[in-house]
Amino acid sequence: QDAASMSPESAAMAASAPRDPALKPVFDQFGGKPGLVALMNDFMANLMADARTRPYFAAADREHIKAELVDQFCVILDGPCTYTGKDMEKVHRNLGINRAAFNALVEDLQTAMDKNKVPFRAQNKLLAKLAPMHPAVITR
Ligand code: HEM
Repeated sequence: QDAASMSPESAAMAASAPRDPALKPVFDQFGGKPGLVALMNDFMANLMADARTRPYFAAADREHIKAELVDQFCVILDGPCTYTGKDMEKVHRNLGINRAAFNALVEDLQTAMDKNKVPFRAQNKLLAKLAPMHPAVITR
C-alpha cells in the first residue's frame, strides 16, 4: 500500500501504534509478551547482520529500541502493554530512511518471525499494521 492510496485516517494513525481488539488472538500466536521479547532479540540480530540495515542501528541504543518495539507491537496486537516511546515520525525524521531500507527491515522481521514459528497468517496480520506506518518512517 503506498501513501497515495492511504485513507486520511490511516495516514494520521501512522505516527502512533493503533490498538486493534481483533488482533488479540494474534498476540497469543506471537507467544504473548515473552514471545515478543524473543522475537525482538532475533529481529535486532538480523538487522545487525544485514548490510542494508546495520548502518542505521550500529550506533543506536539497541536494547532500548528492542524494549520499545516489544511494547509497541504488544499494543498493536492488543496485548496488556503501554507504548511510552517516541512518536514514529519524530524518531525516524533524521535517519534518511528510504524504501529499500524499509523493505529490508520488513524482510529481517519476517525471517525472525519464521525462526520463532509465528504462523504465516499471524505474521501478515502484524505486517498489515506496520505497512501504513511507512510514510512516517521513510523520508527520502
Ligand atoms: C514500520 C516500521 C518501523 C517501526 C514500527 C519502527 C519502530 C521503532 C521504535 C518503536 C523505535 C524506538 C522509539 C523510541 O526510542 O522511543 C525506533 C527507533 C529506531 N528506528 Fe525504527 N521503526 C520502523 C522502521 C525503521 C526502519 C526502516 C529503520 C532503518 C532501516 C529504522 C531505524 C530506527 C533507528 C536507527 C532507531 C533509533 C533512533 C534513535 O535512537 O534515535 N526504523 N523504531
